Amino acid sequence: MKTILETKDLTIAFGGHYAVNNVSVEIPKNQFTSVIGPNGAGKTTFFNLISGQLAPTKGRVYFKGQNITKKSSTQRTRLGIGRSFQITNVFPNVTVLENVRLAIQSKEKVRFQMFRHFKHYEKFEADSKKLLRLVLLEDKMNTIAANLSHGEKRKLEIAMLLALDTEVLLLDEPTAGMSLEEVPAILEVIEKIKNQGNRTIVLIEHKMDLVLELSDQLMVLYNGELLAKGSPEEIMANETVQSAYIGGSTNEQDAAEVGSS
Ligand SMILES: Nc1ncnc2c1ncn2[C@@H]1O[C@H](COP(=O)(O)OP(=O)(O)OP(=O)(O)O)[C@@H](O)[C@H]1O
Repeated sequence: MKTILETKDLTIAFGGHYAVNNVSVEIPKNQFTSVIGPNGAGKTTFFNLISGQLAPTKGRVYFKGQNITKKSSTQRTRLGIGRSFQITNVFPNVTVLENVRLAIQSKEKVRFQMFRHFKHYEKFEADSKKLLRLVLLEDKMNTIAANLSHGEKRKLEIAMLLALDTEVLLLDEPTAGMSLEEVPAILEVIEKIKNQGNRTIVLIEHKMDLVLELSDQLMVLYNGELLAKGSPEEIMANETVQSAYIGGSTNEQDAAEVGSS
């Protein structure tokens, strides 16, 4: 299987604390990889190192074989690595449709004059509607973004990320802050994107049971280190992983969540 993203000995220390420590992984192209681990395991820091928000103390990041360790986050987005929070700049006072259209426009780098051309406008609008259908937000396209529920805002965020048309989607806990009723809809959206088969999805999730079925592979971080990597079956059968989550976790919620699906 072709590797699209790779980390080698990726390490970052804050003071004396290693938040990510010697993590070497290969992320296969067009596959669904979940990064799981208890609170404070280093998941978000790992994402920050891949997307360029943080520079590593040691180690490298490769995209399609190219060493991108020194590239800025903007350069990485242009290369094809999109991260959900980079576009949380949802404009609250315009409609859902307008938000997606503006995101498409920013990708196309269309100048104002060109944008005024009706044919362009129509194409952007049609593409925006297609994305809103994919994220199950079509019925809210004329709603002012500020009036969306939290779950709907996360869907809009995903639509805007898709509008950038990046090959890799880094999704940082897309279910965070959602009510229980909102979770299935966002998972359905993510599954639909996965089933299109043309994107590499890397998703951080704290609750292992939410992503087991969706994932082609899982990587487990614990105390900044890569504890295990493998298929959902391999991870479920891995005793070290189970004890890290259940036995070793200081967070009672973690223990309750594992296997609760
Ligand atoms: N900028 C920073 N300065 C100092 N320490 C940091 C910084 N960012 C993260 N850390 C520490 O690094 C460790 C890993 O944090 P990180 O947020 O990556 O974990 P996580 O697995 O994403 O946790 P959660 O599931 O709670 O979001 C934690 O101990 C955290 O306190």
